[in-house]
Formats: sequence, C-alpha cells, structure tokens
Amino acid sequence: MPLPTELLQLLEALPEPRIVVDTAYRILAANSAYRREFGENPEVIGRTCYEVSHHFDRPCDQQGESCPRQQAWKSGRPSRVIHRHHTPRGEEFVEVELLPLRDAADKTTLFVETMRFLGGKHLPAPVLGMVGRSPSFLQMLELLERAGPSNTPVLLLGESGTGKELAAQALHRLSPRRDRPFVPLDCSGLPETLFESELFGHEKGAFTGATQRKAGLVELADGGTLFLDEIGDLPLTQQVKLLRLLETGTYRRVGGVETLRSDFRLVAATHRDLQRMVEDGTFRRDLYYRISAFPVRLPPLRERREDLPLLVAHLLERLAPQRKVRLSPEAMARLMKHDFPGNVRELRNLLERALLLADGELIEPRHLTGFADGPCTEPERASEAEILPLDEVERRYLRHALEQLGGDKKALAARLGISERTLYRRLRGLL
Ligand SMILES: Nc1ncnc2c1ncn2[C@@H]1O[C@H](COP(=O)(O)OP(=O)(O)OP(=O)(O)O)[C@@H](O)[C@H]1O
Repeated sequence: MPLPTELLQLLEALPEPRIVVDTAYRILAANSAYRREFGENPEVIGRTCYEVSHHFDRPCDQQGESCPRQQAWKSGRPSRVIHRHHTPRGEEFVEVELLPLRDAADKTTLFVETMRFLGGKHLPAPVLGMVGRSPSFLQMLELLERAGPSNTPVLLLGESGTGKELAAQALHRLSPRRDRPFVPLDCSGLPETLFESELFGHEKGAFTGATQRKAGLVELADGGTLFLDEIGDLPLTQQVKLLRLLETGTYRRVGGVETLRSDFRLVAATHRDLQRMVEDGTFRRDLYYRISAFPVRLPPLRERREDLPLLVAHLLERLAPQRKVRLSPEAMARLMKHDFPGNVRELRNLLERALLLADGELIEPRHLTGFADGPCTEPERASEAEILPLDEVERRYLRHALEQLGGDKKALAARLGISERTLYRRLRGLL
C-alpha cells in the first residue's frame, strides 16, 4: 500500500535523517537528509534497515545488538537506543529513535525511524576514551549520554577496572560544566582528618603542619564536577560530613568559621553493593538516596567479550603507537577464554607485559602472562634472585600478587590478611 503523501511530505520537511519502515523491517521511504548522510546508492527503498545500517542478514536483536523495534511495538511509544551504523564515512555512533504509527484499526503497522549522529560530536574512543560496541556497553553509554547534560548526581556501579573513572570523565565532558574542573577524590583509605582537609581545605594554623591556607577539592570543583571514587569505602563518620555538604551545598574549611558555598555536580562510584551496606547499617540510607538518583552499571568485561578485539586494538595503539603490533588468532582465543576479574585494567596490564615480551609484531599466547591461572612472571623470579630494599620488594610483590588475582583488591587483601583500606594505602602511588 502506498504511503500517504502527507506523511512523505512531513518526512521530507524534517531536518534529521528519517525513514519509514514496516513491521518486516523493510524501508518504505527515506527523506533527503537520510539520503545525504547514508548515500544515494545503492537505493535503500525495499531493503531492510538492518542490512543497510549494519550489513546484517538478520534483525539486530537476533545479532546481539539492541533493537528499539520490539519495545516500540509493545509499548506503542517511541523507543531509543544508540547503535553503530555503517555510513559512507565508515562506522559512526547514531542515536536511533523509533516512533510507532498506528493504522485506523489502532494496530502498529509502520515505524518512523529518526537518526541523530553522535560520532563526530562527542561519542567514540578518541573523545571519551571508552571503547566497545556490545549491547550492554552501548546501553551504558546511552545512560551516560542521557545523564551527562543534566545536573543529576550519578552513581557509577561496577567492578574494579570496568572504567568507572573514564565514565565519570565522560559525564563531565558531556555536561555544560566541561570547561570547568573535573576533580576526583579516591575515598578509600583516607584517614578522617585528611578526608576533611582534602575535601574542605584548611585555614593556616588549623593543625600542626598547616602552614598555609589550602583550598579543598570542593572549592576547586566549583562550577565543575566532583568525582568521589570508592564512596562505599567511606567510614560512617565521614559519610555524615559528606551528607551535610550535599544537603546544604555549604561547608567550612578545617579551622575556619566562614561558611562557603560550592556549586558542583556530583558523580560517585563504587564496586560495593551499597544497598546491602545500607541494610547492614554500614552506609547511611540518607546519603545513599542523595547520591543514587541515577545509577549506571558498568558491565564487567566477561559480559562483553565481543568487545575484546576492539579493546585490544585500542589499547595496543595507545600502549605502543609506534609499533604495529597485533595478536595472533591463538592469543585472541586465549583472551576470549579468560574471565578478566580485573576487567579492562587487567587486559591493559596483560598487553603491556606482552609488548615487553614480544620482539616482533605478533603477540602469541606465550607472551600473555599473569592470568590468574597463568605461568610465573619474570618480575617474580627477579625478586627472588636480587637483594632489594624492602620497599621495593613490597612494591614488586604487591604488583605481582595483584596481577595474579586479576586486579581483585578485595581478594588480595583477604589473602594478605590485611584490611582493604590498608591495602589501598600501600597501593597508593604504586598502580
Ligand atoms: N571501555 C573502555 N575503553 C578503553 N579503555 C578502558 C575502558 N574501560 C576501562 N578502560 C581502561 O581501563 C583502565 C581502568 O579504568 P578505570 O580506572 O576507569 O576503572 P575503574 O572502574 O575506575 O577502576 P577502580 O574501581 O579500580 O578505580 C584505565 O586504563 C582505562 O583507561
């Protein structure tokens, strides 16, 4: 059945690339903006959207990509996702919105698909530094995209090494505060007095050693973003102080009387289960509600193994830009089998070592050392042979032990018989 002329005219008048697809994903119409962006040839009418945009032979949701169609169909309302689409310029990030249209019998028979290009503007690797195209990764990226421009506090949840700090920076860059400071504070292992003076600053003479007035991070973050990493590690006494700041937007420097105000956007992150900590009474419920308005979960690497080839290429390029190194198929297969408890950080460390061990341009499985179940690493043998200062031995040993456990600090603290806070203190400056 031909489409109504009014619909075609409306489509043509709209500035973004738009197409009309039927319930079998077939493209029935495309406006000039679409043809301009996606090229005139070959003709798109009559082809399926998944073939044109993804070069797939089956619909996206059958290929592991998220597809807004099912949701739009079921709910009868617009549905949006972020996809990578093939364009004449190569692959680009595109926000796809599907608007279901109903016929006279109130049945959804057509969809208007709108595409907004994000690629050149802000999204992919070179700008946000975050690489991936698996559905769970793109969904997470979409949440960052949505939350970025607002002032809503965001809580980033995810295992160590999943990219929480990168995500926090991405939120900052996507916000109108991007030209103001991004100020990170790692809350783990900070003694109470240091936490206060780091966060709020101190007056001259506030305590022994305070020879100068010092601005706190809250003051530095004015107009920008304050990133509180490992917020779940904050003891209750420090949680109260943070809560007061978040409730009133005001604070005092240590040893000061003046009430100061700071306008910052809060992003917090933790690898802990904060809800459980609230139930256990180790994390304040009121603080939890303050910081968790918009939780975003960062998927662990083992849930997005299909991103490994892209990540490997990106990390090798960053670690050794001069060398054109690649992985042999066997080495890639070895990585694909691994669970990566230390996530992208573990992958990066693994590749860094492999680059040292491989002379040529090919990384083979024998160059991949330091998996939880991998063979002995060189530094371990070296530390047995040489006499070294104790500090250096500790440094080497901790680095080695952490690698053996895939970057899992909690497991390492347990194995070493020390608290996680003590471990964090010792690791500070080491990694
Ligand atoms: N999607 C990604 N693309 C490229 N690099 C990534 C990605 N995610 C993480 N990385 C890299 O992995 C390393 C760890 O990332 P990051 O420090 O952001 O993790 P984290 O979750 O904050 O870890 P922790 O909780 O231990 O502080 C960094 O070198 C970062 O650049």
